[in-house]
Amino acid sequence: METQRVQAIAKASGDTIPAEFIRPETEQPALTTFNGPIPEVPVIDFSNPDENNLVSLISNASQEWSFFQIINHGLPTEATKNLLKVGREFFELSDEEKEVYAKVPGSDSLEGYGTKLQKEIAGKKAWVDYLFHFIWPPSSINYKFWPKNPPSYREANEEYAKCLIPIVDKLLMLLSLGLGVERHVIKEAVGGDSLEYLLKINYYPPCPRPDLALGVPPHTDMSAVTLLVPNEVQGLQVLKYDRWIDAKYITNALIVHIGDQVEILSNGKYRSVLHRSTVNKEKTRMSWPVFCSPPADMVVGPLPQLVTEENPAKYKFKKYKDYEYCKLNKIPQ
Ligand SMILES: O=C(O)CCC(=O)C(=O)O
Ligand SMILES: [Fe+2]
Repeated sequence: METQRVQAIAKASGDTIPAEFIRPETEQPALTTFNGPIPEVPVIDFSNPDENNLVSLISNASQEWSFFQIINHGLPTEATKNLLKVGREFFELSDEEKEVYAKVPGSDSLEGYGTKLQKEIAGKKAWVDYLFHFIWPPSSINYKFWPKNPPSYREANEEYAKCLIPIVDKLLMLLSLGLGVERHVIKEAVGGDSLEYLLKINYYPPCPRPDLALGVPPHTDMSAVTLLVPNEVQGLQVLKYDRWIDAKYITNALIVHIGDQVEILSNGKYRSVLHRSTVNKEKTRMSWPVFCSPPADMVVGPLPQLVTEENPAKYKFKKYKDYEYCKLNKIPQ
């Protein structure tokens, strides 16, 4: 039998949700979201012409938060608007039309339309459907997973990928300088121009009990870095000072997550960010993270420049595909 999508479950729900969507109390948003005065997630002006200053802002935010928003990043508003529009239109298609792109059961690839990613504790389910496919470089793209409808889907996604490249390059450059290594070092260590951009579209239908359910449960991204745009419905939270705090929605900002591969390369100086997403009672929330990750066979480990006798390597060297396999199957790294 076909897996039931959350979109269909949401349509059929009255004011309750099936038991498998009710999180344990330690995870329920109503009990665990912090709502008091707390420092705001850093917002960084990416057009700052003072490079040294920008390096220290990015480096501090990466060390203290592992998470920040960038503004004035140069991504054309039109490109983002179109990406969001075609993604939303895809999820508004009939179930049959969407199922054409379903993830191949049992395949190693993340690509395709689906409902479940990581194995979850106690069989709990996440209130989200998603679509995954590569958008860059061209050699990584499998158009089989790119919706043909709406017809402008392909053009909008290609344009967005192209606009994102200089921003990712600049970010990796600033992160390198923040570690005191040369500007090209992190990019090369994650594959250079073979760095892969995997787009995920998260679709969180309205949920009758947003106090009890979660969208994506707590996790760190296994990417090097993730750049995300949400729709206007707030829901992304990060763990800071042991509390879950909301990332405020800022129009036209790009949200940056430090992922596991940068944590490994930096030998722990930058940590990957623990985050989760909540859902909304009336509104559909959507988000478009792009996971920038090394190619499958690339071996990633702490940068030799950062490993000394006083600061020995804290992480193993591992092929990215092996890292991914362990992470998805909850096998200790
Ligand atoms: O929807 C969000 O804002 C976050 C989603 C996320 O963390 C993920 O898909 O990895
Ligand atoms: Fe994530």
